[in-house]
Amino acid sequence: MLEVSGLVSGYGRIGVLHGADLSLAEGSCVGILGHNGMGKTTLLRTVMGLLPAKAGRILLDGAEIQRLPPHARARRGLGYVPQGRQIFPALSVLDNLRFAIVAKGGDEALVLEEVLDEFPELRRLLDRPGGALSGGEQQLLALSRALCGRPRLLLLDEPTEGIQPSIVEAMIDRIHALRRKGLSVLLVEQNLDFIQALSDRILLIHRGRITREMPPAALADPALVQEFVGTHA
Ligand SMILES: Nc1ncnc2c1ncn2[C@@H]1O[C@H](COP(=O)(O)OP(=O)(O)OP(=O)(O)O)[C@@H](O)[C@H]1O
Repeated sequence: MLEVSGLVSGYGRIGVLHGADLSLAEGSCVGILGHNGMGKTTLLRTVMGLLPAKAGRILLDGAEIQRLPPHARARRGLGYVPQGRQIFPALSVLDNLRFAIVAKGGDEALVLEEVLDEFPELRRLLDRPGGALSGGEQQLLALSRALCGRPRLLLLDEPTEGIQPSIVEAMIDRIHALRRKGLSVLLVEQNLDFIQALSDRILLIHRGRITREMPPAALADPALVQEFVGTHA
C-alpha cells in the first residue's frame, strides 16, 4: 500500500531524513521506534506532504504522491494525527470536527454521525472547548478529526504522549477496532507496550534511515531494547 524509498527531507538546510526506506502492506500496522531526534516525526510529516521530499519516492497504491500537496494525499486516503494533537483549544469539540469535515469536503451530517458512532464518548463533550478536555479525550478528538477524512492509512505520531497509563489500554482497543474495519496504520510511538500491542512489524530509525526491522516480540528482550531504542522495556 505504501512504499517509501530513498526519502530525503529536513528543515531548510538541516537534513533529517537521509534516504529512508519502508513499506507497509494494506491492512497492517507498522511501528517506528527510535531515539529522540532521529527523524520519526519528520518521516510522518514528509509522507503526509507537510514537509517537501528533497529526494526519494513515496508510492501510495503504486502511484507516486511525493509531489502532491497534503490535501491531495488526504483525498487519496492518508490521514494524520500529529504529535501533540494540535486540536483547536478555543473551538468546541463539534466545531473542531466540523472544521475537519469542511476541510476535507465531506457531507457534514453524515460524516459527523459516522465519527460519533465510532467515538460515542465525544457526544457528551460536543459543546466543550477542545482545550478543556483531558489528554485522553483530546487524543480521541484528534483521532476522530483525522477519521473525518475517511482515511485508509492513518499516520499516528506518539498518540500516548501526555495520556494517563490507565487510558493507554483503552486507546489500544480503539485502534484495534479501527484496524478490524480495514484501516492501515503507520505508528510512531515511544511507549513500548503500545507499539508492541498494535504493530505487525517494527522498524528502527537511526539518523534519518530505517536501519533494522524487528518482530514485536523482540521488545520483550530488555537488552535489545536498550541497545536499539535507548529505553528500558
Ligand atoms: N521545525 C524544525 N526546524 C529545524 N529543525 C527541526 C524542526 N523540527 C525538528 N527539527 C530537528 O530535526 C531532527 C529530527 O526531528 P524529529 O521531530 O523528526 O525527531 P523525532 O525522531 O520525531 O524525535 P522526537 O521523539 O523528539 O519528536 C531533530 O534534530 C530536530 O531538532
